[in-house]
Amino acid sequence: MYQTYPSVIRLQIHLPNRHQVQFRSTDVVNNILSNDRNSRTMLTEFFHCNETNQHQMYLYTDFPKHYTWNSNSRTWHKRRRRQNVIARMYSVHPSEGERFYLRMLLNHIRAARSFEHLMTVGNITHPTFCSAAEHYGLLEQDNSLHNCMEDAREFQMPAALRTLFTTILLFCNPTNVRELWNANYTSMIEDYVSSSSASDLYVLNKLLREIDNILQQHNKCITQFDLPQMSAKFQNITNFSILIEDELSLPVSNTDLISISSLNESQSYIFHIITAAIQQGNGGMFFIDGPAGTGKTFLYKSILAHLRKDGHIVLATASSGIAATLLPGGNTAHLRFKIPVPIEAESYSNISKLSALQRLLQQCSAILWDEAPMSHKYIFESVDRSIRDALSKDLPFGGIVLLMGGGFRQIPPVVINGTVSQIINASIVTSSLWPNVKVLSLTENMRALNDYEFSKFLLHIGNGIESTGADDMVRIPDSMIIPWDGEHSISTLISVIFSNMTRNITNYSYWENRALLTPLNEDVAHLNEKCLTVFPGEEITYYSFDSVEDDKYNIYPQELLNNISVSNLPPHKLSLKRGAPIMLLRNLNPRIGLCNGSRLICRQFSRNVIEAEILTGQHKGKAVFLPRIPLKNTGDQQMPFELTRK
Ligand SMILES: Nc1ncnc2c1ncn2[C@@H]1O[C@H](COP(=O)(O)OP(=O)(O)OP(=O)(O)O)[C@@H](O)[C@H]1O
Repeated sequence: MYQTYPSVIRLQIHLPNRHQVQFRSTDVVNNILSNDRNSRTMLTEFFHCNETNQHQMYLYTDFPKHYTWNSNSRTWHKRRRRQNVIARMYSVHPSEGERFYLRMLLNHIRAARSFEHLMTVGNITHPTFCSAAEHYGLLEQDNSLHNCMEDAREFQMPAALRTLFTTILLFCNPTNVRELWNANYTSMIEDYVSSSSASDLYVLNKLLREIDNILQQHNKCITQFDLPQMSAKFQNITNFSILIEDELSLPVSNTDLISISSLNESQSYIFHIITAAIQQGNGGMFFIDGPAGTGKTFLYKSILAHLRKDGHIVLATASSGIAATLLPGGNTAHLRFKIPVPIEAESYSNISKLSALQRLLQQCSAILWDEAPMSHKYIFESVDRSIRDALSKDLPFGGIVLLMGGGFRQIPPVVINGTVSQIINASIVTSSLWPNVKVLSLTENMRALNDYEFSKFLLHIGNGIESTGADDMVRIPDSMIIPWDGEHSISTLISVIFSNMTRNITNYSYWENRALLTPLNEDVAHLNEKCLTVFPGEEITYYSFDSVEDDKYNIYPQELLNNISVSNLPPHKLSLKRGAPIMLLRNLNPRIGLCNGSRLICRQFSRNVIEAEILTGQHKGKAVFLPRIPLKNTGDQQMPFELTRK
């Protein structure tokens, strides 16, 4: 290790007065104890230094970057030059109890001034490091799911509570479902009871049916959980007609109906082609090719409203959850058609004969599939095969009109570590179904009507005809750029995008219409931190609980797991403020607008649950609860273990 660069410094960690002291066998015990030097350790001197320099906000492990340890005087001295060093606390096994929790606190609390300071949360000094760590939210409570429901009950929103209960069933692996049910039943039915004079049995079945309805979207059903049985009458309704009932009861928006009269020429042409195909009843496959902003969603909504008003069932789906939330009654194609993951060339969707989904497809006039170019061709082929099979009709999509849409200039199918040719080969245009697809085009950018230069530039990029320089680089026009002039340019960027932020805290459309996008997690974290500092209000911090399965010998210390940043997991430390916008990273329930990419506004925080309000799409304004959910870093071949972050 001699001359290793950067040098690695081992930091002492010990409980109060439990540090090691060196002495000679001839030394007198009283002298050893009274010698001030013997009471000084790296840790106690770190506390001392923070006490005397209260502006410092270092973690123990950051400290050696700024201070150097003199083992003769047993004191820290400020470094004259900044040096790249790595500091690690000695590892401590969880079975060591208090020392393990002390280490956990030191890894999270900045500028600790004493052992007592570490044990103090708010105004309360806890008797143990364990209790302090628990109150800092660093330790998972034994009863966390019960506590989560209990926290949510305080808000008295039964509909959101029912969804939360289902989210817990689906994503949080509860061990005692019946106990959770019993504790929350009364709160979940509060609005049912007050809205009707229904009998207890009716109310019970209504709740079970609502929960089952959500579970079914995730290929689960109520009988898989330890819950009361639904009575046979209700079960039949659930099994056979619930999906049809659901579709037929979707509200038709007047605005979308009125929009039909303002469709532009190409939108109008497509509208008539599609509605005519449905009237004729001969099926057909169509693809609306439209670059971003050309009014595809506007057109879909008009078509959906027109057909649904006439009693047609049109299944609105999209390749991504976020696109699905923009469509009335939208769902992801994966959940709607029970598409298997991963998909293979010969896969079938799980649409069995005599199932509720098969009955729904029998009644269905059309399928709308937005962002189709993002999906692998195997997905379409498997849905096509399965619908033909389920309806016993050897016509594309069993004779149901399929209306796909999207832009080939946007995201292609994801092929992990795929070459360009593999990605192209995954596209729907190479599918055997594609020759039967009629392509309809939209070209006028309706979003940027007043910004011709921008829409032209965007289209040129998408079409690959914008001139390029060295390394195929495109030059972005100066009018769209905030020049890089050092770190403070980031603050300029934030103040330009979020100008007048404090005056617009409660203005929905302000938050809906602006965002900072960046491809790397690291930059996301950096920007989030900066934005949150500018955002008014008190900061709340949540820490994830990270674990590795079967790590009996604690090979992977907590701070290693906590510092892992991978693309599909949120960070270990999540700082939020009331009123701040957030983005969800999982498809929890696309039908109610909770999917990967949904944007929400934080409303209230409790230890185990966040209350938030959906910011965009069809479910804008809806209140929801977000519990802690265990997420795994599946599919990351770079890591030798599977990390679970809760
Ligand atoms: N015929 C129209 N009349 C008035 N406004 C329209 C019309 N068509 C589209 N718009 C408006 O133009 C904007 C862009 O439309 P829309 O979101 O439907 O485009 P898109 O093709 O779905 O975009 P993207 O691919 O980015 O999702 C929206 O604000 C929409 O309301």
